[in-house]
Amino acid sequence: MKQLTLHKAGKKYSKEWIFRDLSYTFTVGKPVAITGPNGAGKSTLVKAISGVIPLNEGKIEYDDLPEDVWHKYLGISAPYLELIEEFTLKESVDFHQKFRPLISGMSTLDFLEKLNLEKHSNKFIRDFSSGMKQKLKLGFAFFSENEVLILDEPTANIDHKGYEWYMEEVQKLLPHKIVLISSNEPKEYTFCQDTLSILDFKV
Ligand SMILES: Nc1ncnc2c1ncn2[C@@H]1O[C@H](COP(=O)(O)OP(=O)(O)OP(=O)(O)O)[C@@H](O)[C@H]1O
Repeated sequence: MKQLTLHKAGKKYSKEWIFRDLSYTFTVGKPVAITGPNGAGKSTLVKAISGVIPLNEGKIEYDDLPEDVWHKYLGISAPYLELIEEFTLKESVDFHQKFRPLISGMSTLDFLEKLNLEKHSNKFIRDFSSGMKQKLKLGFAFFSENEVLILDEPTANIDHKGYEWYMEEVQKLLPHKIVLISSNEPKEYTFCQDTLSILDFKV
């Protein structure tokens, strides 16, 4: 997939437009930071781009792919995506692979080692710290087959070592994917030369 395009996109809740008349093209190799203060509409925009919520105006195009296959191209890490608390880590990774394969040649053990979580493979997700959960969400997005990476608040809850891991891994993927980072924390998108500020698309 080469391009993801918004044409005059608009989303409102009751009478309030969260964004309107938003036209933008995201391309492979040009990561974009979606910025704006708390409540501006960053998550609303990435949910619309992910096909999770509908637009009120305009349209979104993933090359010329039909909407019902978009999800196959997406890797998403976001605060509102829940992990299954009743699974152990290993069960979680096995379950994930039933609908989304890990990148070619990566085994479950390789995945756990890549996240430095192999010691915790039999621990229940409900007993994970918030930083461990965040790392697992990022890992699923980074190391699964996908072409569009949407990262909403990617380094929330993770420590300095986790941040360095994030920066190293995400930058390896930039040349190959369409990458969107929704954030109000500049250090998590230092590699983005382009910024889409939601406040520019208020009515
Ligand atoms: N389901 C909903 N129904 C009504 N209003 C909503 C809904 N979801 C979000 N909103 C409103 O849309 C606006 C944008 O919220 P959103 O979560 O997209 O902001 P954000 O920029 O991601 O904020 P933050 O930086 O705090 O995560 C807020 O005013 C929020 O209350």
